[in-house]
Amino acid sequence: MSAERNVKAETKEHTVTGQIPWSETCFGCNGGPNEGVGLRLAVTDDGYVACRYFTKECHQGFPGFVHGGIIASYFDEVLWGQTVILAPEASAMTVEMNIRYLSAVKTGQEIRVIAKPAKVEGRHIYVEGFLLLPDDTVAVTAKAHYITVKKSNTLTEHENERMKHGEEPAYRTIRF
Ligand SMILES: CCCCCCCCCCCCCCCC(=O)SCCNC(=O)CCNC(=O)[C@H](O)C(C)(C)COP(=O)(O)OP(=O)(O)OC[C@H]1O[C@@H](n2cnc3c(N)ncnc32)[C@H](O)[C@@H]1OP(=O)(O)O
Repeated sequence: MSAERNVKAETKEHTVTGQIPWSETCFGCNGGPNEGVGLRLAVTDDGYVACRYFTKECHQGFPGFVHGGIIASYFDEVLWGQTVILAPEASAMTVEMNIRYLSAVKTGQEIRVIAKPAKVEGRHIYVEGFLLLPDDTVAVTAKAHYITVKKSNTLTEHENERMKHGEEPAYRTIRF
């Protein structure tokens, strides 16, 4: 994905085939009225993880714009979704993430955040993604590096119980 500013993505409709499980205790997936980001991650038939998301007023930094740290959270969550597809027997933690903020993201609008199919090398998973504004401008790009951790690790041993699995995706297609 280009690092140039004001580039519009060439988009097409992708079919949603499932949803990544989510956890009530995770800041990224928790959908509380204010504090949580509340992302729901769709899986597409061609191997992307993607979400449509309405940016929250309470997540602003500069007035009217989403805080950069919150945007980093969008990517940490959506890119992490690829690790669930690739390593369902494990859980993966972020060890590095690089973000390019190309255009400011307004609060109170629907954006799309997309994770491309990932590259795996042993325990290392590398994922790239991008954020689209409503007019298809590529506003942010990101690259992250995850390391798989066995589910017996004390960090993750209780998480399966807290994951939700049941919901149907809220939409059948997503354009990106
Ligand atoms: C469906 C199931 C769900 C279940 C669960 C649900 C939970 C509900 C949803 C949660 C969704 C969360 C989505 C957001 C994800 C986060 O926010 S994660 C939080 C931020 N990240 C961290 O705190 C990670 C900190 N790092 C660590 O704790 C440890 O490095 C790890 C990842 C546990 C690995 O430790 P370790 O197993 O002892 O392995 P270690 O030998 O240290 O390193 C392994 C490899 O990683 C490399 N490495 C480690 N750190 C780095 C680094 N910073 N840079 C580059 N390489 C590194 C090492 O060099 C080594 O490489 P190799 O020699 O194998 O080539």
